[in-house]
Amino acid sequence: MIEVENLQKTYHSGFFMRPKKALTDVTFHVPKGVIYGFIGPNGAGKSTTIKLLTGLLRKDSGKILVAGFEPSKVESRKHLGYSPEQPYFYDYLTGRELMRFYGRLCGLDGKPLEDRITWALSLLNADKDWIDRRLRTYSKGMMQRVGIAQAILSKPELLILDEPMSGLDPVGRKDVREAILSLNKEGVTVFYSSHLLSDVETISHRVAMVVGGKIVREGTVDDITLNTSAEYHVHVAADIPDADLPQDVKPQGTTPREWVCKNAEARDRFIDFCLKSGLPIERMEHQRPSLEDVLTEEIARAEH
Ligand SMILES: Nc1ncnc2c1ncn2[C@@H]1O[C@H](COP(=O)(O)OP(=O)(O)OP(=O)(O)O)[C@@H](O)[C@H]1O
Repeated sequence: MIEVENLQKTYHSGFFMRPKKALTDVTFHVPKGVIYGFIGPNGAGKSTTIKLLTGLLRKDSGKILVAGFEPSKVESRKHLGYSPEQPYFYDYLTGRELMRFYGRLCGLDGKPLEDRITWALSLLNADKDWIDRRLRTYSKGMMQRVGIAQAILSKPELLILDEPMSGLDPVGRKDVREAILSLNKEGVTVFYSSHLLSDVETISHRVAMVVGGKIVREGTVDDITLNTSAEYHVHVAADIPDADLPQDVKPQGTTPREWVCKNAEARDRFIDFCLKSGLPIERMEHQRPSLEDVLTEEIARAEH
């Protein structure tokens, strides 16, 4: 559904400003029918990539195909729904009037238009009293829901959402997660960026991690987290003086009897040490890293 290869983009903002390389090498493919999470720290290049996909910016080099077409071609946007990070709408309209405006742009009218609006609003849990209030009175979360609801009005095959969960409370985030899952069940491919990694971990079929304008990890959440060094937590029913500890083993916070082994070698050394010292091992947990752990590791790597 989306093919991006060796994408590069530099911003040339002002006469005296140095050019800013926002994307140095971005390659990823989004298969049809998946939920694809795009994650990375602030300034990594997520919004730039999304603006390039939607044709709002022009690439310097590389390949982009959206539904088989370059983003400069109108065909690439025929089956696309898009909600930007900070949607800007005419704020003297009410939410419902805004939906009617966008619905008409998609060629809907009369009862089919009203039915479609009802469907989109209820999917985003936005069929509330406030939908008939002017947008200028909306909270960030209300605006976010309306932004996503307008993006799905045309029943697109591909939905691109820039930070759809930002500004939402836990209930709002759950509503958006459920809306994404429900649309995906109906066959919609969803590409979205997010800082909320626990949400990304829960709903994404695949994830790309961008750091410093480059894709550093890509794959399923399992691919990404299982290929990263895991920690082992060993619980020992005795106190151990710090000085005796083997390499790469440290206590877990202030818990005196839980020991964190950084990798499998450290775990084996520690178990060997406990057995030789007659220290009773109660249990051991294998802690798989989260996406947040992996991203933190990648950011640290990029900074060195
Ligand atoms: N219009 C612009 N002119 C100059 N530099 C820009 C412009 N837009 C973005 N940049 C720079 O390009 C880089 C990538 O920005 P981008 O907005 O794509 O990051 P992001 O990953 O979406 O960040 P965030 O998570 O904070 O939204 C940043 O260094 C940013 O400062």
